[in-house]
Formats: sequence, C-alpha cells, structure tokens
Amino acid sequence: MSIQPITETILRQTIQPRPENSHKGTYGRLTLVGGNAQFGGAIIMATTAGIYSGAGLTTTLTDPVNITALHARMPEAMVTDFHDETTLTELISSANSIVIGPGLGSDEAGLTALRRVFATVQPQQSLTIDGSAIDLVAKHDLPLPNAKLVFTPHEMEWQRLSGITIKDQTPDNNQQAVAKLGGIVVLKKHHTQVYAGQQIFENPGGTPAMATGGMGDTLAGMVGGFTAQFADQLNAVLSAVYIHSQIADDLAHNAYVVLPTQISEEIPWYMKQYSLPQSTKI
Ligand SMILES: NC(=O)C1=CN([C@@H]2O[C@H](COP(=O)(O)OP(=O)(O)OC[C@H]3O[C@@H](n4cnc5c(N)ncnc54)[C@H](O)[C@@H]3O)[C@@H](O)[C@H]2O)[C@@H](O)CC1
Ligand SMILES: Nc1ncnc2c1ncn2[C@@H]1O[C@H](COP(=O)(O)OP(=O)(O)O)[C@@H](O)[C@H]1O
Ligand SMILES: [Mg+2]
Repeated sequence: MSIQPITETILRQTIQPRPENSHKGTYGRLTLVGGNAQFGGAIIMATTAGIYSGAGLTTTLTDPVNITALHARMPEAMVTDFHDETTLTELISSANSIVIGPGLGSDEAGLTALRRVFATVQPQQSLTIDGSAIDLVAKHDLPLPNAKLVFTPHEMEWQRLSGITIKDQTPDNNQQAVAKLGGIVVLKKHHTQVYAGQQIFENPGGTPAMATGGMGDTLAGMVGGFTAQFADQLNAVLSAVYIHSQIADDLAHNAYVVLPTQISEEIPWYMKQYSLPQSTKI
C-alpha cells in the first residue's frame, strides 16, 4: 500500500485565480452547525476559518448564547439559533457545503440538530462531520446520509468511530474501516493522513505548536470553505489540510505556540500564492 504526500501541485490545480465576472454566489454557500453554551469558541473559530477561506456566503447555526459573540468577531457571518427546525432545514437545503460538530456537544440539542441535518442533506452536498458530531454518530450508531461525506477525527475520535484503538490505527486497518464507512476520512495527528477510496495521502507539514484547543475546529471551517468553492472535493480537502499546517509551520519558526485564529488570518495570503503562476511572487 502506498501513501502519497500531499503536494503543492494539488494546491495549484485547485486554487485558481477568481474570474472577473463572478460574485459571492459563485464561491459557494457554507452552513456551519455547532457551538453549545460551553463550546461557543469552537464554532466561532470554525466560522472564522470558513470565511477567511473564501466561502461566498457563510451562515452559522448555534446556541443563541453565542450569537452576539460571533457577530462581534465576524460580522461577515449570518447567525441563527440551531434549535429552530424550519430555519435549520432551509439553511441546510440551500448550502453546497455543510460543517457540523465543532463545539456541538453531545447532549440532546446537539443530537437533534445532527439528526435534522442528516435527514435534510442531499447527495450533491459536501457534509463535513467533526468533533462532537463524530462522537454522536459513534455513540448512537446513527445511519449516515447519502451525501459527499468528510470526517475529520483526531485519533481518539477515530477510535470511537471506527473501533480501532489508537495503537492499532495502521494504514491497512484504517483503510478497511473507511471502506465500510464511505466518504473521505482526515485522520488528524502529527502528519495527518487523508483516506479516500483506495488512496491514502499524508500531510508533510505540521508542528506541536499546533497542539492547542480550536486547531481542529479551524481545520473543519477551512474544509468547509474550500469544499464550498472548489469543485473537486478531495483536492479541496487536501488543500485545506496542507495550508492549515503550512501556515502553522511558518509561524512556528518564531513562535512556541500558534493560535488557531492566527492561522485563519493568514489563509487568504497563502491561497493567493497558490493561485499565481509559479514564477510570480508577491
Ligand atoms: N474553545 C472551544 O470552544 C473548544 C471546543 N472544543 C470542542 O470540544 C469538543 C470535544 O473535543 P475534544 O477534542 O476536546 O475532546 P475529546 O474528548 O474528543 O478528545 C480529547 C482527548 O483525546 C486525546 N487524544 C488522543 N490522541 C489525540 C490526537 N491525535 N489529537 C487530539 N486529542 C487526542 C487527548 O488526550 C485529548 O485530551 C468538540 O466539539 C470540540 O469542537 C475543542 O475544540 C477545544 C476548544
Ligand atoms: N504535534 C502535532 N503535529 C502536527 N499537527 C498537530 C500536532 N498537534 C495537533 N496538531 C493538529 O492540530 C489539530 C488538532 O485538532 P483537534 O484535536 O480536533 O483540535 P480541537 O478540537 O481542539 O479544535 C489537527 O489538525 C492536528 O493535526
Ligand atoms: Mg476537534
């Protein structure tokens, strides 16, 4: 079994210059669901990352206690209550990329929102399942919807979802579990691996300076933003994984710890570099 590195060639193929004749509708509608009363920061960080990644229109469904904080941090986001079934159904239906899980929590409200998303999502939509949503799928053995699924577990979440203990998470074992599950699995760790059908990719970058709460929430938002605007879902996921760590590696040259929100602020500059002809440097 061969594991391929994620290369900059993939990013250059994926992140193209924006056509002049385009508008926010061209770059996708992203809907994020998460953030209970305890974990509001997680959905704020995911939303921030989705917007800095260039999603055309971003809406976040969260616990009402987080609405003011999210608006104050990111006025670009639309925000609404994740308990409201009618609004949730509308905003899931109109999205082309959905992220569920950052800070969602594992109580009844989180489970209800997850079930509603699963009941509404359509086959052509990208659905990224992160954090608490992974734990809820595992705990309640929820049937998965027919959609373009991306799971973003860390090793402990992957253990809960796949049943494979961390020490037994070999490429062979993981690939067999991914085949049963369907979709793309981003197994987050030092040198994150991306499983997609017969293919396994490894992220060459990443640093322990990233080991701080919210780093994965930020990646989930990036995956949402990239899959909202780039048609090839696998390449969009690989590009998000690569840039997330590349930014952290660059910042970690001069910093012991890198904050998730610092990564988000850098995303547009890195995307610009990949969109330019290789000889051009700004
Ligand atoms: N500011 C916030 O609101 C934050 C909210 N968070 C949310 O909190 C919820 C629970 O997520 P957690 O991941 O904290 O809780 P979990 O209990 O799922 O996992 C955390 C534990 O797993 C273990 N672990 C083993 N291998 C690991 C690996 N490779 N990477 C990370 N951990 C590994 C670690 O001991 C760690 O303490 C999620 O919904 C998440 O989005 C976290 O993202 C932290 C920040
Ligand atoms: N030592 C490390 N080397 C490389 N990447 C790391 C390291 N520690 C953490 N990360 C990255 O940080 C992110 C952590 O994700 P996660 O545990 O879900 O964070 P959270 O849920 O707190 O947002 C992942 O992308 C992971 O690959
Ligand atoms: Mg996480």
